[in-house]
Amino acid sequence: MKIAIIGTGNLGKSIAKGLITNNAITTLYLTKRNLKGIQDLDGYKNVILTTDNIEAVKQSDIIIFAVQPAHFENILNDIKPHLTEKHVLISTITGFLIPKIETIVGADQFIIRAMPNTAIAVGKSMTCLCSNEKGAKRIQIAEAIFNRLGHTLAIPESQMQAATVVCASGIAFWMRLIRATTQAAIQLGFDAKEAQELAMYTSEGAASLLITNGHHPEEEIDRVTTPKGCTIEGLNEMEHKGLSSSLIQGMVASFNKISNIKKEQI
Ligand SMILES: NC(=O)C1=CN([C@@H]2O[C@H](COP(=O)(O)OP(=O)(O)OC[C@H]3O[C@@H](n4cnc5c(N)ncnc54)[C@H](O)[C@@H]3O)[C@@H](O)[C@H]2O)C=CC1
Ligand SMILES: O=C(O)[C@@H]1CCC=N1
Repeated sequence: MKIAIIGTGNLGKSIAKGLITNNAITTLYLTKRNLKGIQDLDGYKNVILTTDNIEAVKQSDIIIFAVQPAHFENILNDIKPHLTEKHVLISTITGFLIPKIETIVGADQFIIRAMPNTAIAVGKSMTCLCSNEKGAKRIQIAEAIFNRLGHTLAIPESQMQAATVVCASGIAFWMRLIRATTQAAIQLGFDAKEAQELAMYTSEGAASLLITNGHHPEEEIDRVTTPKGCTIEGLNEMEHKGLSSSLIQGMVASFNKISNIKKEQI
C-alpha cells in the first residue's frame, strides 16, 4: 500500500511506527512542517520524510491526515487540485465532520474518518471507522490497515465523538488507573519498578480474559471474590468512594468538552 501521513506528530508518528513494524507499506510518505521531530524514522526502507504535502499526495493512494483541526481545512484546499479517483482520504481529526470535508474536496472522493489511539504504535489500537457514501466502498481498505494495527469497529459518524472519548482519550484514562494501582502497590511494599510491572500485566490479563472468553466483567469478578474475602472488601470500599461513578462522570465531561470545542470552531 502506498500510504502518506500528513502531519506526523504524536498520533501520526504512532501510526507510522505501527505501519513500519507491521510491514504494512509499499511506500510511506511522512510529512511535517519541521522534520526534526521525526528524524528517528529516517532510513527505514521505502519511508520518505518530507515537508511537501502535495508531493506526498501525488505519490500515494491512501492519505491519512493527523494534523490539529485548525490546520486541516487549509491543507485540504492545498491538496485538492491533486486528488484523483485513486485516492482514499482517511481523517483522524477530532470533530471535523464528513460533510465539512465533502464541502472542501467534494462528495465524489472516498472519505473515511478513523478514530485510533496511540496504542497503534504497538499494534494494539482500538480504532473506530465511518465513511461518506462513496467511502463505504473503500472502508475495507481502512479496516485492513487498522486491523493490522489492532482492532476496528465500523460505527455511524454520529458516534465518533463518543468513540473519541472512550478509545482515544481512553488511553490516558487507563494510564491513570494503572498509575494509581502502581502507587497502591508501592504503599503495600513493592518497589516502583516491580509495582508498575504488577499493575501493567494484571490489567493486560484482565482485558485479555474478556477478549478471549467474551464474558461480562462481573462474571470474571465473581470468580475472584471469595465470600467475606479481601477482594469484595476492596471492591466495595472503592465503590463507596465513587470509583465507577467518577469514571463515568469524567468520561461524560470529556464528551461534553468535545461538543464545546466543536462549537468554538464554528
Ligand atoms: N493524540 C491522540 O491520541 C489522538 C489524536 N487525534 C487527532 O489527531 C490529530 C493530531 O493529534 P496529535 O498527533 O496529538 O497532534 P500533534 O500536534 O502532535 O501533531 C500534528 C502534527 O501536524 C504537523 N503539521 C501542522 N501543520 C502541518 C502542515 N501544514 N503540513 C504537515 N504537517 C503539519 C505538526 O507539525 C505536528 O507535528 C488531532 O486532530 C487530534 O484530534 C485522534 C485520536 C487520538
Ligand atoms: O485530547 C484531545 O482533545 C485529543 C482527542 C483525542 C485524544 N486527544
